[in-house]
Amino acid sequence: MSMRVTVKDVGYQQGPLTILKNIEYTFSSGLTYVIGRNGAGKSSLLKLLTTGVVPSSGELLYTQLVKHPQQGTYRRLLSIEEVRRVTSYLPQEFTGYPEMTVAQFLTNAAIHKGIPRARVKARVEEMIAGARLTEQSRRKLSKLSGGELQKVGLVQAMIHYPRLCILDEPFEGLDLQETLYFRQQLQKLSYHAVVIVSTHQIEQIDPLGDEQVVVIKEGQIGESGAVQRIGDLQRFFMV
Ligand SMILES: Nc1ncnc2c1ncn2[C@@H]1O[C@H](COP(=O)(O)OP(=O)(O)OP(=O)(O)O)[C@@H](O)[C@H]1O
Repeated sequence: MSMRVTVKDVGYQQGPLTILKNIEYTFSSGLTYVIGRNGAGKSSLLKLLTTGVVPSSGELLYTQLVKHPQQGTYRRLLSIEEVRRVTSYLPQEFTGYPEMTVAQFLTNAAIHKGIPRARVKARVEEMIAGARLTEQSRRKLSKLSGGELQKVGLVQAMIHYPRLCILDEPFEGLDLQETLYFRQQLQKLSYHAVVIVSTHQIEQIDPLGDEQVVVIKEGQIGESGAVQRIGDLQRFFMV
């Protein structure tokens, strides 16, 4: 069930302020980085993609590839409810439930996100170990360091194999080894999912990777394409 998000001439205003305009792009299976300077509009675009906020103009269409024995293969338009069921989101300021422990929070997330009960414990343990959170698993979220909390946020966004995974600055606060681990996990997830990651840490994007890049500049898409084709990303941050 390959998913696709088509953004059609989307604009987003807050009062008199134009935050995004003429956004036209199709997000397909795979990992797409949304990059741009501070204030360019990355977070706003991600929030629109989560369906959490609605565009001021234009539309976002979410479709899924369906194989039908009689009608053949076609793209079916998903309802908002269907989209939300298969979407996960890591906001820029992730807090979770501060009074829950890491294990409680992730167990709760796994259950709510539809992992079959019998598989919840194993999946939570696997993710905690992979993220190197075993020592912190009985600690409350309110007692974690920024980087530890960020890892919990990342794990909750990936735990149920979402079809659409939207992450706002997910590598913030992580060390190099942790970044590499989560980047690899996101790459694996992206074989079967649309994974969209905003970042200003462009040095963490593999210049030889297969990922796509969308450059946001002053609320518009400046350039987009495969990382290898776009080449030096640093130039988008020069004056
Ligand atoms: N609710 C809002 N009301 C007014 N202005 C807003 C609102 N949300 C965002 N903005 C403004 O819109 C612009 C884009 O913000 P956004 O957070 O999308 O950018 P960003 O690229 O994610 O930036 P950063 O990397 O600093 O988080 C900024 O100038 C911001 O101040």
